[in-house]
Amino acid sequence: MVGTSFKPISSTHCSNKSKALLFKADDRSRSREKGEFSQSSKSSIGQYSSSTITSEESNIISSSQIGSRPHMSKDLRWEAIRSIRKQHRILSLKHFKLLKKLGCGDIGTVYLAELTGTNCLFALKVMNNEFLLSLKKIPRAQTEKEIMQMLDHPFLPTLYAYFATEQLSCLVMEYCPGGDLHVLRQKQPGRSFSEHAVRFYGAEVLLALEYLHMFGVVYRDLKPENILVREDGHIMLTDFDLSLQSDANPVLLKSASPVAEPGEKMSSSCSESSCIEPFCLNPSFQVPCFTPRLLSLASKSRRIKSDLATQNSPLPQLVVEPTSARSNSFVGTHEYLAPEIIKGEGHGNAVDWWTFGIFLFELLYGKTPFKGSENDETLSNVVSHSLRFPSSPMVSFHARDLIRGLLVKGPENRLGSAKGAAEIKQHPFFEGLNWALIRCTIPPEMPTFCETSICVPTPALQKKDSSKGNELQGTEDHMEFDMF
Ligand SMILES: Nc1ncnc2c1ncn2[C@@H]1O[C@H](COP(=O)(O)OP(=O)(O)OP(=O)(O)O)[C@@H](O)[C@H]1O
Repeated sequence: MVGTSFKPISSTHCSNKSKALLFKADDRSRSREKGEFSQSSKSSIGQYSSSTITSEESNIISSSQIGSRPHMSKDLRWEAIRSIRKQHRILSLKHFKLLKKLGCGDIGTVYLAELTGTNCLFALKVMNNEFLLSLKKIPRAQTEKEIMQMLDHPFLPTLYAYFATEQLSCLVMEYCPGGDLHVLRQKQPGRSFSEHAVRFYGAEVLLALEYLHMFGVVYRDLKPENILVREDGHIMLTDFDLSLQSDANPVLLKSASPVAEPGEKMSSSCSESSCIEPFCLNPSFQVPCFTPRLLSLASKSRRIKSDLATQNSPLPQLVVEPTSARSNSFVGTHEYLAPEIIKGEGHGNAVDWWTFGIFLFELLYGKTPFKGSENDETLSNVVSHSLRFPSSPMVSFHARDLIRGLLVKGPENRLGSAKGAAEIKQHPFFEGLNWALIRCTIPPEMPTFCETSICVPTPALQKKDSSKGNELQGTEDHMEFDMF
């Protein structure tokens, strides 16, 4: 490994130019330009604190939060982190050995890192506070951290820890070794996926988006580059710094009992009999798999559930997703931007259904539908060009019909905008798909390149000799990394 020392990550290490070079060099990702210009006095990334991230607020995700991640509760990485914390009181950068630079984003650099002496691998996102502050990117970093702290879903990353010093802020995340869907698409014959594969990846992404929406999060940056492939071939949706956190309330569409009226605001649920999502009120399908931390909603939900259990009436129909969330910010990636974002009309969660349409189109055809020769042309095409499907490859009617429904220019008429993901799940393209068990189905492809071993912490979690190899050197106040 080439060992070029550099000081804590600075703007020069993350400039667009160096980023582009970096991506070109390792061919891991494509650099698509992003827009992020606030068009209103309101923040582009929703609610956040503008305060600097300091060591005071730093710490690892608390054990109570750990306990609320049922799907990862057997994960040895938690134990490894807990053990280091027990020994050293706090977890910090010096406990990690940086093995490889995975990439550099707008707000930080991500490394493959081993928790020293544990064989446990993590993706470590390191952000320079001064750089964030000078480019007004602290809100983005804050949003990403806040959203990641809430997540407990098989298709979303686990945040194991967060810590910060005066100079650096670090997210310790689940590492995903299989590359991203953009790179994987390039390897397909004709550079496009089969419909079978698109159905699989599309369904997993849809579940991840639905889950985010239930937390009031509008993702806003869907593209193949942000979908990583896990060791087992299932997906992980990453990158939440452009997301919008909203406080929109769930809405009751259809009453289950004479008491509740249509349009009445109440706690969340959905009407799908096979729904495995949080707050699902169907007593026979309640799967305690995901437990979002919206406790007041959860307890209300439990109350309603028991009320329902005593009735033998049809289930209520609720929309738990923030269909009323609004933002006026110009965020996203040009080819993926929804018309309402480009026109600055204000947008809500329907932008995720637009991007979902572009995403399915790109996976199936190997290109996006409105791309122009310049970014401006792309934007103008999105707003004014009608959707056209290439004649090859051959794509089924159902797939095209779904994309057509998603790529409706007016968000109010777009598939998903009224009832959220449930509407999209019911489309014939997904017919016969077992949503509840998709995480157990065999993925269309297993990653060929797999660097990880299963995380097995050594019994004593001993610290290795840091004088060898490409270890992270120094104390936290003066950190140097090896550049690859
Ligand atoms: N958990 C992870 N496992 C493996 N690779 C990851 C992980 N998280 C990020 N990466 C990789 O690290 C690189 C940088 O990621 P990062 O999220 O910082 O930037 P980005 O995707 O370019 O987005 P943005 O600029 O909006 O932050 C990307 O190439 C990404 O694929």
